[in-house]
Amino acid sequence: MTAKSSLLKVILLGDGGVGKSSLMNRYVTNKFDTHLFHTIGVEFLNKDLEVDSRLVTMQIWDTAGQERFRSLRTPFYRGSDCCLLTFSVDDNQSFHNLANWKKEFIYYADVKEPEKFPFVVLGNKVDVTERQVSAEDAQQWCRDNGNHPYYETSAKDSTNVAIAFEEAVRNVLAMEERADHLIPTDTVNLHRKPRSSASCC
Ligand SMILES: Nc1nc2c(ncn2[C@@H]2O[C@H](COP(=O)(O)OP(=O)(O)OP(=O)(O)O)[C@@H](O)[C@H]2O)c(=O)[nH]1
Repeated sequence: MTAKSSLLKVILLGDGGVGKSSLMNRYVTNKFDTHLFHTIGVEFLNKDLEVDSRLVTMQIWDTAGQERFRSLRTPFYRGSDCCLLTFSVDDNQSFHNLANWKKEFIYYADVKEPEKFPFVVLGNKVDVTERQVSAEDAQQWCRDNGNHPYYETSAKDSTNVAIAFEEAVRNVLAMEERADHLIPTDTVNLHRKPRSSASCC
C-alpha cells in the first residue's frame, strides 16, 4: 500500500522585495529570475518531499509584501502550519519590520498560542557584499522573540534554501499535537486540494 502524504501549508511573509517569490521559485522550480514583478495578493506552489521517512506535500504560499496589498493577503493566513518570516540582509528596514509581520500573522491567522507556533526566520540575499544586518543581530532577534530557528539564504545562488524549507517542515512535524491535525491529501476539500502549481488573487 502506498503511504499517504500530509498537506502542510507554509506561508512566506516579509517586506516587498526581500525575495519571497524568489525563494519559493528557487525551491520548487530551481530557477531564479532577476526581473520578477511584485506579487499582488498571494500565490502558491506545491512541493512533494520526504522528511524523516514521512511523505509531505508542502503548499508554499507567497504573499505580497507591499503595504497596499495588505487586505488581499491577510485572508490567506488562516490554516498555516508554519510561517517563514523573511527579511533581506541588505535592508535594515525589512529586518526591523519582522516584528510587525509576526504580529500581523498572529492576528489574522488567529493563532491561539503564539509561543507554540512554528515560526522560522530567513535572512535572504546573503550573496550580496553590502550587508546592513549581521547574522549575530538576526540570531539575537530570534532568541529574544521566541527562539525561532534562523537561516541565512540566497535565492540567487541557492544557499540554504532547501535546508530552510525542510527544516520548517521538520519543526511542524516535531510538534506532536500539531501532527495530529495533519490532513491526508486524498481527503482534503477542493479548496486545499494540492495542485502541481497554482495561484490565486
Ligand atoms: N542578490 C539577490 N537578489 C535577490 C535574491 N532574492 C531575490 N532577489 C531579487 O530581489 C528582487 C525582489 O525579489 P522578489 O522575489 O520579487 O521579492 P518579494 O519579497 O517576493 O517581493 P513582493 O512580491 O513585492 O513582496 C528581485 O529583483 C530578485 O531578483 C537573492 O537571494 N539575492
